[in-house]
Amino acid sequence: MSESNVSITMDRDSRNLRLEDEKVAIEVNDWNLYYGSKQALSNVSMKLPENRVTAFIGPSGCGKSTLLRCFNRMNDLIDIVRVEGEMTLHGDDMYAKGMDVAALRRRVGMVFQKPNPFPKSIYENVCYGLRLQGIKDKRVLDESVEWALKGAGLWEEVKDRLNDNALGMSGGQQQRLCIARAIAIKPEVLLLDEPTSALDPISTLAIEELIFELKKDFTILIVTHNMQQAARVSDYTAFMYMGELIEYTDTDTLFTNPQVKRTEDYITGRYG
Ligand SMILES: Nc1ncnc2c1ncn2[C@@H]1O[C@H](COP(=O)(O)OP(=O)(O)OP(=O)(O)O)[C@@H](O)[C@H]1O
Repeated sequence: MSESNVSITMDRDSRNLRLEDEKVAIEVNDWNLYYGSKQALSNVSMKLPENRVTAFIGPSGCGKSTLLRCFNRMNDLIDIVRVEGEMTLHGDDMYAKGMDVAALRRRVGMVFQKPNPFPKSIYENVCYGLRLQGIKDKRVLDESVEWALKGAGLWEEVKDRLNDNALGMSGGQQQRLCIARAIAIKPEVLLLDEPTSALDPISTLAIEELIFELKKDFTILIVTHNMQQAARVSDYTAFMYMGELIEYTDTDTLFTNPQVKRTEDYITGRYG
C-alpha cells in the first residue's frame, strides 16, 4: 500500500466509527440516473448516517453533484433526467408518486458552490423560508434569525447590521449567510455542493469549523473536490468513479487503508 498524500489533521470524533452502528437518515437502493440516453449514476446503494458528515469525492464528472441533487430532487428541474431505484428519508419514499417536493426540500436544505444571497437585507435572507411557511410573528422570526445566524457562526459579525443588504457582505460571510438561510427552517439534512470552492482559505476554515459544529443538529452531505477537506471535515467518505460508488466507509479507513485499488490510486494522486 502506498502512502496517501492526504493527512488527517482535524481532531475529529470519528475514530472507530462504523456505518453498521449508525442511525440511517437517507437510504439509497439500486439508484440509476440518466441524462437522456446517457447514464450518469449506476446502481448506487448506500446508507447515509444521521448527524454525521459524509463527503462525496471522485474525479470531475463522476456524478457527485448529480447524486447530491437527487437527495432533494433538484434533478426534477432538468427535463431529460430519468431515475430508477429507491431513496428514502427517515423511511419516507422520496420519489413516491404524490410526494410534495416543496415539503421534501424543506426537510433537505441545500447550499451551492457560489454564495447566492437574495438582494435583500441580512434579516430577510435568513427568514425567507420562514415567511414562505406563513410565519409572521415578529418575535418568532427574530428568534429564528438569531438562532440561525448563531448556528452559522455569523451573529457576532452582523447583529448590529441586520437591515444591511446581504450583497455588501464578503464572500465568506455570504456563504455563511446562505447556510443560516438553509438551517433557519431546521431541515433534517443539509446538502453542501462544494461550499468553499469560491472562498479564500480563512473563509474556508470558518466554514469547515462550522460544518463540524452543525452536524450536532443536522445530517450533512458534502461534495468536495478537495480531498484534504474531505479528510478534515467528514466522518464518512464515499469515493465515486464514472457514476458508480466504488468505496464508502469511515473517512479514516478510506484515506489510510482503502480496500479498492481505484480508491487508492485516486487518493494517492495517480489520477483525478
Ligand atoms: N444537466 C445535464 N445534462 C446532461 N448531462 C449532465 C448534466 N449535468 C451533468 N451531466 C453529466 O453527468 C455526469 C456527472 O456530472 P456531475 O456534475 O454530477 O459530476 P461531478 O462529479 O459533480 O463533477 P465535477 O466534480 O466536475 O463537478 C457528467 O458526465 C456530466 O457531463
